[in-house]
Order: sequence, then C-alpha cells, then structure tokens
Amino acid sequence: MFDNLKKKLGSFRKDAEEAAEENVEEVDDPDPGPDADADEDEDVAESDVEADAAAAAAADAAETADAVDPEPAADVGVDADADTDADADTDTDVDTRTADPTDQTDQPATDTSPSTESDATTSDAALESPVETSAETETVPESEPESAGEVDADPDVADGSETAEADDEAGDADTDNNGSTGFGRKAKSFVKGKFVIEEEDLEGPLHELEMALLSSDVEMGVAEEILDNIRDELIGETRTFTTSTGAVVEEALRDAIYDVISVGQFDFDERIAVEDKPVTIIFTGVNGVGKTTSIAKLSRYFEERGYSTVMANGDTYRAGANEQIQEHANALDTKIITHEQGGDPAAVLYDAVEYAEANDVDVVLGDTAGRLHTDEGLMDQLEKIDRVVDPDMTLFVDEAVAGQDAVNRAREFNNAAEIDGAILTKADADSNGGAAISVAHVTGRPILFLGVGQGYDHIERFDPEEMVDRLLEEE
Ligand SMILES: Nc1nc2c(ncn2[C@@H]2O[C@H](COP(=O)(O)OP(=O)(O)OP(=O)(O)O)[C@@H](O)[C@H]2O)c(=O)[nH]1
Repeated sequence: MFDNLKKKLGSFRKDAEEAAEENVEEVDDPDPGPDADADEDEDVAESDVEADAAAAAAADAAETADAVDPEPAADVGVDADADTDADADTDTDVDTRTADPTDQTDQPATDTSPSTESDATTSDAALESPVETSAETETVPESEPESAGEVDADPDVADGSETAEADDEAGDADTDNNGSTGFGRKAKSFVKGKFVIEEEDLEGPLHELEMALLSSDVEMGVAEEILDNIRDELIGETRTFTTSTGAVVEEALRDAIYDVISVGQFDFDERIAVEDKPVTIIFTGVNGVGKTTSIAKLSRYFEERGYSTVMANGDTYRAGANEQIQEHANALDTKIITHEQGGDPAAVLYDAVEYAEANDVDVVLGDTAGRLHTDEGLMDQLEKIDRVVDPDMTLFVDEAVAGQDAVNRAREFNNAAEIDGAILTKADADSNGGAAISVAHVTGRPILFLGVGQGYDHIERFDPEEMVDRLLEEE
C-alpha cells in the first residue's frame, strides 16, 4: 500500500538529512567544571534526594527573576527560566552552590561553559525543537510539578525552560554517559548537536518532493501545504537534536503530513454510539468504486460491534443493483430493503428507516445510484433523500486508485451535497496514496475508512497517525 509515495518520502528524508548533516554544529559543552567527572554520579544520586529542595529554591529563583526584570529580553528570559527549571529538575549541584537565588538568574547552570552567548543560542535552538522537547518530557521523571508550574509561569519562555534543561543536561551527558544505568538511559536523549537549514539548502529536495507528491496524485494545494509545513518546521530555525538529524527531519515530515490528513477527524464509533437509533447512513459516489461492497463491509463492522443493521438499495437506476446488494445481504445474513428498478430511491430509504424503527434495528445503510457528480439528477436525488429520511451521515465512497480523479470527485460531491466523511476503497491496490493524502484537506471532511481488499473484513478505520507511520516506516 502506498509504496511509491513511501519511496519518494524516503528519498526526501535522505536529502533533507544530508542538508542537515552538512550544517551540524556540536552543541557547546556546558561542562559544569573540571571536577565534574568526579562529582557527577554523586550529583545525580543526590539529585533524586534533594530534588524537592532544589525545586523549591529554583522556583524562588524564577520568581525573583521575574520580579527583578518583569520584561526581560527574550534571551535573558530564556536563560533565567531555563536555568531555574533545569535546576528544579535534577541539577542540585548548581542549586546547592547558588546561595543567592537572584544570582542564579544571572548565573546559568551552564555558566561554566566558555560562552554564555552560545548557551543562549542553544536555548533558543532548544525552543524550536519538538523532538527534543518530547524526548525531554520522557526523560525527566523527577520533575516537580509545582515548581515546574511556577517556573513556567512566564509563558514566553515556558517551552524554552523545558528544552533548555536538555542543554544543561547535555553537559551532564558528556561527562556522565558512562555512569549508572539509569542515567545512561537518560543520556540518550540529551542534545547532541544543532543545525540551521537555510532555504537554499532545501531548495532542491523540496522541489523534488513537490514533483514526487504531484506525480503521486497529491492535489496541488495539498502538496503546497505539505511543503509550507516542512519549510516552517525546518528552514531558518536552529534545531537541536538528541539522537540524529534524521529524527528532526522525520518529525518535520510527520507533522507536515499529519497536518493535512487529519483534517476533520472525529471518533466515528463514538458518534454512532451516541446517535439516536436508528442511525441512517447514506453512501454516495460514482459507479464501480466499491460503494456496495463498502456497505456490506460496514454492515459486518457494525454487527461485530453489537449493532444490528439493515441495508437499503437506493440504486434503483442500474440493472442488477438489487441482485448485487442482495448477494451481500445473503452472505451476511442481513435484512435488505429493495424496490423495483426505476423506483424512487428516497422511497426505498424511507421504507428502510421505517423497518429499522419497527424492528429496533440500530443502523440503516443506504446505497444510492452511482451517478456522475456532474449529473444534474444527483443533486435532486440527494436533496430528496435528505428531505425524506434526514440521514445522520452521508459518506462519500471512492477508490484510492483513482488518485486525482477521486480527489476531484470528492470535492464536487461535497459541494453538491455536503458529506460527513469519506471511504477510500482499494487502498490495497494503490501505490500512490495521493487520494488518501488529499481528500480530507480538499473537502474539509475526514477519511473515515480505507477499503483494503475484497473480503468483508477488509476495511480499516483511517487513523492519521497510523497512516503517517505507514508512510514513513523504514523499508
Ligand atoms: N481490492 C479491492 N477491491 C475492492 C475493494 N472494495 C471493493 N472492491 C471491488 O470493487 C468492485 C466494485 O465494487 P462494488 O461494490 O460492486 O462497486 P459499486 O461502487 O457498488 O458499484 P456500483 O454497484 O456499480 O455502483 C468489486 O469487485 C469489489 O470486490 C477494496 O477495498 N479493495
């Protein structure tokens, strides 16, 4: 599934990583002092015991810092808060040496490093790094919530203070990553270096990526949005990394894609659970894309979750449609409501809702004729269905393999009769992934399911996070 797109994203990732690598600088070693080696393990051991006291002192220091300079310049603010926050977490070494908390605001925990300016830069850099921030939250279990709250009271530097901790700890890592196992584990998440990628460094890879996305049938506006997101994440900002530059690039790419594919997501199961029964769902889309099969799959999906279903064939237009859906109903042992070919689709659906109400059936699944979206009758038909049965949800079905065509149809169907979500069938046969990337962003409505085969169980809830994982997984 989506193999072409995966390859293309992998290739951008490699190029962007190379661009990052070329610009890597090591983070200055904020070595706390010549005797740090000797003290370090002890300091760490102490820090667990003394963290409370340290946190309180650090919090005081932060408050003092704010009082002394209510509007500090950005860098100074970052330093002050960052340092005190770092102290609050683990660094009792600094804390116990700092008798005057006001001093502490001017004497960063890393103040023994050669240049305070480089510390400031690092703090700024750390501010920008979501990767490093998340690593940090994972690895600072000793953090005292109250003190963190106080120290972070300055919203301008809240993130910075957290991330600057890592800068501080980076120094520890350098001196201590051969230390105790616990600390060794922690050391893995310390900032190793930083880089700034400029526009020109990524120009080539971004152009390649744009071409790759477009040739994978990603809609143009969506491709641009992804590129913009990547630019925002990667260009011109100092980024720190804890494991590798690749992790930063991956995170940027992940966020960029997630942002466009997660549009409008809601909890489908929850929505069904809370709706009054029967819940009526109408399926629209053109002929042959897998609408009827998707209805059958969803019937199975609901029955497995304890809901009873009735199918209704609102496709009174096409010869053989009744027989086709009847076959599915027989296979699934589900009730089906049909009318003669040429009958009124709204009347079939109305009967199905009546049947559901009379028989305590939970979900009505209504097929409609697979008219082309350009067909004038479609609007009339869907409008009448809307009026007569007032469906709870209208789902647009199309095949992932149709790529750009599916994206265009989704847009036009949604314009004609607003949809609540989409099902993309035949994702199992789609190597491009363009429709899966684009439909939600283009319609503002989420993809809810992916059809992944011809069997009744071959349907998956569309999970944007899983989708991104899938796209970015290593071969
Ligand atoms: N590989 C694969 N095939 C699918 C999937 N969903 C449906 N199909 C196949 O696609 C073909 C068309 O499916 P239908 O359900 O008949 O399509 P439809 O949209 O209802 O078509 P009409 O009834 O003509 O409107 C069938 O052979 C299905 O088995 C899927 O997720 N993966």
